[in-house]
Amino acid sequence: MSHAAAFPLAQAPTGAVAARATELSKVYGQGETRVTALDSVSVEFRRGEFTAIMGPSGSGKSTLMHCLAGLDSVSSGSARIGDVELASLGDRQLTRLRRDRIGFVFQAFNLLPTLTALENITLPMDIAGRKPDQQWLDMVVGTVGLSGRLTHRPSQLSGGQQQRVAVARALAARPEIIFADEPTGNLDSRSGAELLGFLHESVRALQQTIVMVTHDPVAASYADRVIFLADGRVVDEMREPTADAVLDRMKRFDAKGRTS
Ligand SMILES: Nc1ncnc2c1ncn2[C@@H]1O[C@H](COP(=O)(O)OP(=O)(O)OP(=O)(O)O)[C@@H](O)[C@H]1O
Repeated sequence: MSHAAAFPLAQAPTGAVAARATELSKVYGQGETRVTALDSVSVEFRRGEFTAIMGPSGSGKSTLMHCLAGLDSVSSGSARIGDVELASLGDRQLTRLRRDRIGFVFQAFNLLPTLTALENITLPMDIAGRKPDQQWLDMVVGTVGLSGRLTHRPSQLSGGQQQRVAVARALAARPEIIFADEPTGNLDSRSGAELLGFLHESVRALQQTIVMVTHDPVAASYADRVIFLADGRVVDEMREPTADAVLDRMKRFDAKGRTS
């Protein structure tokens, strides 16, 4: 069943740009400790698209995600969410934008230990003073397989279940874009596959927009496209990736040096 009709995402049409980096550079430190983590990166993430970001360790994947999500400042160039230039926002506006328009799934799940699974899932909406759409919430909770666990606290859940709470939390508020950093990093392969299948489905049927950093070619194969970074630059892009094709591309980084 398609959920698109029942749960239209109203914010912007599919195909509109959900996030964009334009000649974005990020430099950490100065003098001998200076590191150019991102070197004039230009890339777009369209609404209703699932993009994986891959590349060798230290290539700038997390930095790109953090700059686009307003968690880190840019040194030059621009990062936008929709039409909003993040550098033009003050701290409070930035906090509000992250709260209202962006969902996050990090490897450290950042669940609050004193709250139940359900309270963790609805926390961002509670803080924003928004009432969850019960029908939508039920669907998200059911799809991530948490229906019988909603009154449990994080310490009473397995790592995989905690990760699913974190994903449900990101999806429940129906943000314009979800940034996920190694969302399957702590899961066994079966739980990981379930989670990725769910993310894929939320993009296909619900026009959710997802940007996911991963090292795993199998995880990347669930995306619509893969962006490859090396030494802080976008060096390649692959549409309709397969795990084998992604693995082959990653091997070329190892075999021929980082920018091959
Ligand atoms: N806060 C920081 N201060 C100084 N240098 C940093 C900081 N954060 C990242 N870097 C450097 O910027 C570069 C890019 O780091 P980033 O974490 O974005 O890479 P990555 O591709 O996500 O790596 P990994 O796959 O290992 O997680 C690296 O050389 C890293 O050492």
